[in-house]
Amino acid sequence: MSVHLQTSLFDSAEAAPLRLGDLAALRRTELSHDAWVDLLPGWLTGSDALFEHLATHVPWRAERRKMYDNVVSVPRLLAHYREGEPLPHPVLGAAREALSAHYAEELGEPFTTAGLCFYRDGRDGVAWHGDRLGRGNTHDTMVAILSVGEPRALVLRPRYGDAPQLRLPLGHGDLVVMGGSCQRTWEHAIPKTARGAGPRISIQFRPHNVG
Ligand SMILES: O=C(O)CCC(=O)C(=O)O
Ligand SMILES: [Fe+2]
Repeated sequence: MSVHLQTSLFDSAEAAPLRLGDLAALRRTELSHDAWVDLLPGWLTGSDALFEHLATHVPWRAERRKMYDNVVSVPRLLAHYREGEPLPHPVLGAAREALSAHYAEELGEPFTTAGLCFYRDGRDGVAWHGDRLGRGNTHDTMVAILSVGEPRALVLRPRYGDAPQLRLPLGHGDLVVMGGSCQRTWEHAIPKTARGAGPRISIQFRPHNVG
């Protein structure tokens, strides 16, 4: 598959090299129920080149799921890399290592798996959910998401109480980390949008048995 960004690396004579910034610049927003999000816009410099690489080289799967009596297409493309499986670009290995080192004390374990989602346009998205398939259902944990390509809004809302929603436009190398009780006390979504949206790929790093 070949998808081109509006600001493609081919527009500039010299593409910016891929470079990860310093995680010391992360800023935390505390949410209700001991949930939080850490944000670092532009963590990965030169991220458009990574978008192009992943769009082209990842073996994307189009999934279908049973919904009541129908089988419907999941509105995004997916790929998953288990613990120990080589990632589709070396900078993703470096990103995972940097995250594991930065959060070692607070998380108490490394990030091990990587899930990738490809939102081709505004018709793709993900509905409200928490990552509660594994320990996220019962324990505090973290999910770190690197976004490349055009920005899409990640929205968060509380499951309990009336704390205001959060809306984070993420793309072009931005990093967000959801932590504390976020997966069981808050929900997140990438809403579909009728306004034109360019392609975005998210890379989600999770610890062992968090899904
Ligand atoms: O694409 C994103 O940033 C969010 C993806 C997500 O929530 C998930 O795959 O669980
Ligand atoms: Fe999620």
